[in-house]
Amino acid sequence: MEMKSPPPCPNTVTVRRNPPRRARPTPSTNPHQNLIPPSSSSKSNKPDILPFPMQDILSMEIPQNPQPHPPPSSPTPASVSENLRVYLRIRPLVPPKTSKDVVDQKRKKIAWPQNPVAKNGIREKNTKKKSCKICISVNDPQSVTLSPPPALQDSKRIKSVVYEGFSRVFAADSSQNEVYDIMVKPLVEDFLNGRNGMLAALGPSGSGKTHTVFGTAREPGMVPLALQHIFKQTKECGSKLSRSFYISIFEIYSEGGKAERMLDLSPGGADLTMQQSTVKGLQEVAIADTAHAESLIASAMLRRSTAMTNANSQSSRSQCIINIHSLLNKCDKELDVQSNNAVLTIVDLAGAERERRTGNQGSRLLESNFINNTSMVFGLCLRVYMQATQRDFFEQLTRFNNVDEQPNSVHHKRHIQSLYGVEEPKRKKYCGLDANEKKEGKSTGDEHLLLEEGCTKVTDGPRISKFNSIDTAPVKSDCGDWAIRERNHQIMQNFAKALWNVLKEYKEKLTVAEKENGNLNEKLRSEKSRYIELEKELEDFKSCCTCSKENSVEALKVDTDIHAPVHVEGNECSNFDEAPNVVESKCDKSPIVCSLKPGQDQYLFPDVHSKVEAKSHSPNLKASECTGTLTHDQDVTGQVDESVHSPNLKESKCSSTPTWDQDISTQAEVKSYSPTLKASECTSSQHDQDVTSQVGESVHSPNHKESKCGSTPTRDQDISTQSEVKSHHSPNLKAFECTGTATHDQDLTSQAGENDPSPNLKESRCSSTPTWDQDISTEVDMNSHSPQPEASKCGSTQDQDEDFLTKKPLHVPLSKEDAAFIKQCNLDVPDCEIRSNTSCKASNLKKPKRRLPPVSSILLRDISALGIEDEPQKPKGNRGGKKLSAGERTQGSISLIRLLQSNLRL
Ligand SMILES: Nc1ncnc2c1ncn2[C@@H]1O[C@H](COP(=O)(O)OP(=O)(O)OP(=O)(O)O)[C@@H](O)[C@H]1O
Repeated sequence: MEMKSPPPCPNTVTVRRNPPRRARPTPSTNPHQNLIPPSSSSKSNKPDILPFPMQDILSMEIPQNPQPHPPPSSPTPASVSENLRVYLRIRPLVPPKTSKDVVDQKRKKIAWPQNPVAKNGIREKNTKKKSCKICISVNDPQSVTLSPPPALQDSKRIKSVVYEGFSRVFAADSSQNEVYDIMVKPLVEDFLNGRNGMLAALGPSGSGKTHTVFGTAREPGMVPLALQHIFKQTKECGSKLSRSFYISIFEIYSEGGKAERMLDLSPGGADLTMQQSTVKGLQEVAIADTAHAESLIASAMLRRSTAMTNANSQSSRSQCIINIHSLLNKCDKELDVQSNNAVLTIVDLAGAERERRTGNQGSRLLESNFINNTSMVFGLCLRVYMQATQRDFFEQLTRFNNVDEQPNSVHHKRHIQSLYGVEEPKRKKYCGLDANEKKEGKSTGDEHLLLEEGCTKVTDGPRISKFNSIDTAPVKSDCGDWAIRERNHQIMQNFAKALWNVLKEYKEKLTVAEKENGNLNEKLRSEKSRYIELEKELEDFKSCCTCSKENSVEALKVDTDIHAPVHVEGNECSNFDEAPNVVESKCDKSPIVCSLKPGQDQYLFPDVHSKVEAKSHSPNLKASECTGTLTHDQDVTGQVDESVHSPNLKESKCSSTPTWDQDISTQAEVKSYSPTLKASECTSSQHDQDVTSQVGESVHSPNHKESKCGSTPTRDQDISTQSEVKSHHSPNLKAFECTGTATHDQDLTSQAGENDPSPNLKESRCSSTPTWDQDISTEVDMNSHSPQPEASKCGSTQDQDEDFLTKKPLHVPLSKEDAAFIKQCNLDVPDCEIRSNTSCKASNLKKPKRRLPPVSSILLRDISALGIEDEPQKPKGNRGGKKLSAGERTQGSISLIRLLQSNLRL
C-alpha cells in the first residue's frame, strides 16, 4: 500500500525561526580552532577548557517582531461552524435633522444629569458633523476596512485596519429582512427543528442593537420576524398547533450602579433571583400567535430600563433577554420526540459606553460601569464557552490585517494589553488559541476604538452572534495544528529572549568578575613583592639583631663583667675545648666585632684582657702544671672557667687593684699554662712538646720576668697588668729566655737574680712563659726566631691605643697582610716562618680575625710614664724583710723598669 504524503497546508509560509548566523571561518582562520579538545592521540596534553561561546550567542539576532505565521485561509461560511456565527451590521448615517431631531435635541438638552464637559464636547461635535464622513467600508461579505477619520489620518497612531472573517457583513443600507434572512432565519429553522439557539446583539451604545433586535413598526426587527416565522412554520394539528410556544422576558440591570438585579418584564413580573444557573421566578407566557407575542414584547419594552444619554436618546440600561420556548404537542407524531423542547434566546445587551462620549455622572456613571462590566463578562463567557468546546470559530472568523502598516501602534498595543490583562488568567487554561485570541481582541478593541474615537458618523451595525449550544462540530485539524505551531513558536521565541537576556547578564557579571580578578592578581603580586622585601628586611634585622646581640652581650659583658661574666663567657666557650679559645670563639661568632669602632673595641678588649686576667687568677693553677699535656689543657679550660667564677677575678678586674703579690702569683700560674693551651691549638704534638719544653724552660728561667716585675714595685696594678701583657705580647722574649740565645736575656736574668729576694717575683718568674691565648702560639712560634725582644717590637706601637683592630688576631696564623703589618710594626719576622705558621694554622684561616688590645702599647705607655727618676732609691736586702706596701716600688722593679725603658728606647 502506497503511502502518500499529506498535502501541503494551504497558504502556509515558511518562516525562518533561527536567527541569521555568521559564516563559519575557515579552519585556518578560525580563532577557536585551538580550543578544540585534543584528540585521543594527544591525551597526554591537558585539554583546554572551551570558553563559553558568549560572543557567538550574543551575536545572534533574535527577531523582536517576528512575522507571525499567516493564519490559515479564512474559513468560508460553509466551513464555519453552524454553532457560532458572527455578523457585522453597519449602522447607517444619521439622516439630516428633522423636526423630530430638533425635538430630540431639545430633549437632550433637558436630559439630566449632564456633564458640562460632555455638553461642550457634543456642541463641538455637532459643529463638526458636516465634515464627518463614513470611515468604514465593506470589502467583501466577510471583511470591512476601518479608516481613521480625516482629522486623524495624519497621525500615526491610528491606521486603517481590515477586519475580516465575519460570517456576514451587512452594509449600512441593508434592510431588516435581509439581515433576518441571512442571520436569524437559519437559527429559527433550527429552533423549529428542536435545536436551541441564541441571538445576541453586542456593540457600543447607539450602534443600533435595539433597532436591529426589535426594530420599529415600520421596520420590524429580528424578534418580530422570528415570531412571524415561527408561527408561520408551525403546522396546525387539528384545532391546535403541533407545538406550544412560551415566551419569557426579563432584564438584568443595576439600579443606580448598585448590585445587579433581575426583573421579569412580563406582565405582572417581579424581581428574579438566581439559583445556581437557573433563574427562579421567571414566568413563561404562552403565546398563541405573533400578535400576542408582539404585544407582550411591547409591554416588556415599556418596562425595560432605558434612559437618555448623550449617545442615545433611548439608551438601553439593561441586558434584555427574551426566551421563546417551544414545546411539542403530542398530536404531531412526525416530529422527533427529542426535539420537543427547544429554546430560542434573543439578547439585546446594553451598549458599552465611554464616559467621555456619554457624559454620564453620578448614578448614571455607575450604571454605565455596570453595563460595561456586564458586556465584558458576557464576552468572556462566550470565549470560555468557545474554548471549552474547542470551537473557536468566533476567533477564527474574526481576523484582521493592517492595510497600510502593521497595527503596532502604541495605542493599539495598549488596547491589546488591556484586553490581555483581563483575559490572561483564563486564557492559560486553554492551549492553541493564543494567537487567535490576540486577533480577536485586537479586532474587537480596534473596532470599538475607531467607532468611539472619531467615527461617530459611521453607522455600524451590531455584531450578532448566533450561538447554538446543542449542535457541536469538530474543529478542523488544520486550524488546530496551526494554533499549536503558533503557540510553540511563541514559547520558543520567548525562551530564546529570556535566554539571551540571561546570557547578557552573565556576560556583564563575567566582565566585572574578570576585572576584580585582575585587581586581585595585581594586589597579590604587590603583596608578594612586599612580602619578599619584608622577608629581606627581617633577615637583615635578624642579622642586625644578632650583631647587636653580640655587641650588646659584649657591651653588657664589659659593663657588667663584674656581675655576670660567667654566662657570656661560659656560653661562648661551650663550643670549644679550650678556654683560651674563648676570645677566638667570640670572634667566630661575631665577626662583626672586627669591624667595630675603636670605641667599642675599647670595651671589648679590656674585657678580653679581664678574662685573661681572670684566668690568671685561678688559684688552682700551679706552676708545676705547666708541663701538663693536652688533656691537662682541658682541665685548664675548666679551671679557667672556674677562675672566671672566681670573685677574685671580679675584684681584680673591677678594682684593678689587686695586691701585687696575688697578681704576680696568679699570672705566673696562668702563664705557665699558656703554652699548653697553645700546644692544644696547634694540634701538633711535636710542637706542643717543644712549646711545653719551652714553657718548662721558661718556668726555670724566670729571671727575665722577675726582673721585669720587680722593676715596678710602686704601681702594683700597672705592673701586674703590664707584666701580664708583656708576657702575653712578648712571648718571643720569653722564648728568647728559654733558648738563651740573647745576651740581652742574660742581662735580664742577672737582673732578675737581683730580684730573687722577692718571693713574689719568683713566682712571677714562673710566669715568664706566654700566658695569653692563641696569640702566644703564633707569636712564640714566630718570635722564637726573632732576635728582637718583644719590648722593642711593641715599642713601635706604643701610641697605637686605638689601633686594636689593626693588630694581628690572637690565634689566627699570620697571613700575608698580617706579615706586612708586622713588618710595619718593625717585626722582623721571616716570611718562611710566617708561611709555616700559616700552614700550621691553615684550618683557622677561615675564622674571623680578632685582634688583641694593644696592651703592649699600653704597657709601653705606662712604662714610659713611670717616673722612676723621682722614685727614691730604696736600700737593697729586704728580700726576707717586710713586705712592700702597695704604693712602694722595690729597687728591683725600678731597675726592671729602667731596663725596659732603656731597651724600648722610651
Ligand atoms: N439600521 C438602522 N437604520 C436606521 N436607523 C437606525 C439603524 N440602527 C440604529 N438606528 C437608529 O439609531 C439610534 C440608536 O439606535 P439603538 O438605540 O438601537 O442603539 P443601541 O445600540 O441600542 O444603543 P444602546 O445600547 O444605548 O441601547 C436609534 O434612533 C435608531 O433608530
